[in-house]
Amino acid sequence: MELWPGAWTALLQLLLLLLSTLWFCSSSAKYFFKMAFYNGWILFLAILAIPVCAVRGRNVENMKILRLLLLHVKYLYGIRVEVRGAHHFPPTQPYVVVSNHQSSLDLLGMMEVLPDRCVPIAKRELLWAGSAGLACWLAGIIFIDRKRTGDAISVMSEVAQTLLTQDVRVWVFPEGTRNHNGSMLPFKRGAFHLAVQAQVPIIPIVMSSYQDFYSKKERRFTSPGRCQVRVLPPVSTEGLTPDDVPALADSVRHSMLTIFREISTDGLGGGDCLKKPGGAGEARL
Ligand SMILES: CCCCCCCCCCCCCC(=O)SCCNC(=O)CCNC(=O)[C@H](O)C(C)(C)COP(=O)(O)OP(=O)(O)OC[C@H]1O[C@@H](n2cnc3c(N)ncnc32)[C@H](O)[C@@H]1OP(=O)(O)O
Ligand SMILES: CCCCCCCC/C=C\CCCCCCCC(=O)OC[C@@H](O)COP(=O)(O)O
Repeated sequence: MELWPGAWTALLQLLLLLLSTLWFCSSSAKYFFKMAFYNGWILFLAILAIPVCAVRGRNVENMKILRLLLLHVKYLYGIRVEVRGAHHFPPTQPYVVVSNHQSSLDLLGMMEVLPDRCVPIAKRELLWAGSAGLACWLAGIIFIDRKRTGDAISVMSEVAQTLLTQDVRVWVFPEGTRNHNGSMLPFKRGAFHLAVQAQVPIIPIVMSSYQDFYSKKERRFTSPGRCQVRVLPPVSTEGLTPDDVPALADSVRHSMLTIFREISTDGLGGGDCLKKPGGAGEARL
């Protein structure tokens, strides 16, 4: 079909106008675009990471490379991540980190505080996420099959041995799945069994609610955003036995929920220290 000169340019301009109108009018369009870019960018970063990580093979030291590659992502989204309590990380020994899990955006807060030789425990499905899966495997991320409780538990028991023999730390999301509802799901007990078996401390980490700038349910993702990542004091498991696990899990969840409500600015739980300019939340301790 013959078009008059300049028709293609006009069509292109019209398309751009339509797209930009959609962009400005629809916050859902922004949400989808931002999330698609987030996943796409991670897949791209993983492509960069793979050859560098492959030199060492599957090795927890590769986690440093993933961390370095991901640290800038918060700037792309205008998210300010404030870390408090990082001095609570024991300097040398192994431990189990437990943290709340709201969204895949947790990766940003996680990378901000991730200690050396610390690997997350992830669902097996992540292995099949293309380049990201391979990068995770090369970085020593531990995969569990959530559909096979017995297998997941035996992987956790092996991890307990690895913690001690290879001086590594693990990061577990004890809710076991992402939780978008602005609170915390009941905790699964794997992380606590693991810490008790290895007799290592638990380091609870709380990331404040994203509701101010991000909501999957409302398809909303605005800038700027703020998130506080609070590292709580270590909880000792010395002398505890498997019988103590339920009480241990409950008490850790209780203290995390209290802090979550305190530091979240979404109106659900206070967060006054973050709201006041120059308040305690401004400081990076
Ligand atoms: C640049 C590229 C970058 C790419 C990105 C990089 C970063 C990627 C970051 C990725 C981040 C990804 C993040 C993610 O992917 S999050 C999703 C995956 N993570 C998890 O699910 C971790 C949390 N889950 C658990 O801890 C569960 O308990 C497990 C999975 C272990 C079992 O769950 P399941 O639902 O099947 O069973 P259950 O919990 O009802 O337990 C059944 C019973 O067994 C008991 N029990 C449990 N454990 C042990 C044990 N060790 N020894 C002895 N007993 C144990 C337990 O107390 C219970 O008994 P009782 O208490 O009822 O009597
Ligand atoms: C050739 C195959 C291409 C596959 C493309 C897959 C697209 C995925 C793109 C990028 C991967 C980003 C990795 C981000 C990791 C975020 C970790 C995360 O949040 O996992 C969720 C898990 O905690 C709980 O899962 P559920 O809430 O139970 O569900």
